[in-house]
Amino acid sequence: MTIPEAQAPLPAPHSHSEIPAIELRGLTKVFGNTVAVAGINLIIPKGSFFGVVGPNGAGKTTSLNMATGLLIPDRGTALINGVDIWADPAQAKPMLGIMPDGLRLFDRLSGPALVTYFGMLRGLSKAEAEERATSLVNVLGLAEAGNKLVVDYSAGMTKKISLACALVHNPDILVLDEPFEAVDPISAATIREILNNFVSKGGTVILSSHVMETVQKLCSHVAIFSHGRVLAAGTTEQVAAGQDLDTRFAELVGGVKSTEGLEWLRH
Ligand SMILES: Nc1ncnc2c1ncn2[C@@H]1O[C@H](COP(=O)(O)OP(=O)(O)OP(=O)(O)O)[C@@H](O)[C@H]1O
Repeated sequence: MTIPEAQAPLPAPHSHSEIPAIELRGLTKVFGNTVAVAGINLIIPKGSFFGVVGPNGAGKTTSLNMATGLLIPDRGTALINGVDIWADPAQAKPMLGIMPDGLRLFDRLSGPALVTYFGMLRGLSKAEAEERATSLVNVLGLAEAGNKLVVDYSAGMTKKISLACALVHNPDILVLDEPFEAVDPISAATIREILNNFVSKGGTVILSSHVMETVQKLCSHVAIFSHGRVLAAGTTEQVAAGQDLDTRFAELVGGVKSTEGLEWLRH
């Protein structure tokens, strides 16, 4: 399997010369015969609320995992505030708060104990980590779960406790893989508010989502992935090009598949 050449650089979605929160250069990953990520270039400006969208299997999770130091790229670099995460993980990783897809948590702990543990791993004192864990658990509506072990949490509760773990050390940049998946509408509104506040105070949020409406409402910037490539990236307004993001997405990646062949599926 030959590794594809890097895509031509996309125009930077920001006009000033500030170091981006995240910059991906020629990032590539091949699994067997599958080119999961085909040499992407992407700039995530500081202070942006950046949505990553694309069909199933487009390479979003693989790209985010390589960008955050979870999966070794075959080629290319990922810079976090200008620091190469694979060359200098000790400097780059503390700047990130990550909520990866299918994160394996130490799930034999209660929610508050897990968040406290993450805080201490990132250098907080026990007292400070506990205090922050308590406020995160309260705000995210997990206080009622008390000392229930995370292994016994529902899917939505697990998402929320992972988000608390990502936030506890007050990172510069949050990278969240489908943060709203399985989350109830009230909790989703709380998460939106937390993320909007985070961005309004100068933080950067990158999230992947399948819900175009959410991305269009929340995100200042967006990148559309398909078949391991970035088809479009820029401000949400630029990418949507005067249409609904949903319509633009279908235009770029292809429309709804015909259901021909499923005529037998009826009562
Ligand atoms: N560990 C792996 N081993 C083999 N193939 C993999 C592995 N991880 C991902 N892939 C493949 O790489 C491609 C990109 O997968 P990825 O999970 O990055 O897509 P995605 O855009 O996040 O999809 P989804 O929206 O369904 O979560 C897919 O074809 C997937 O089957």
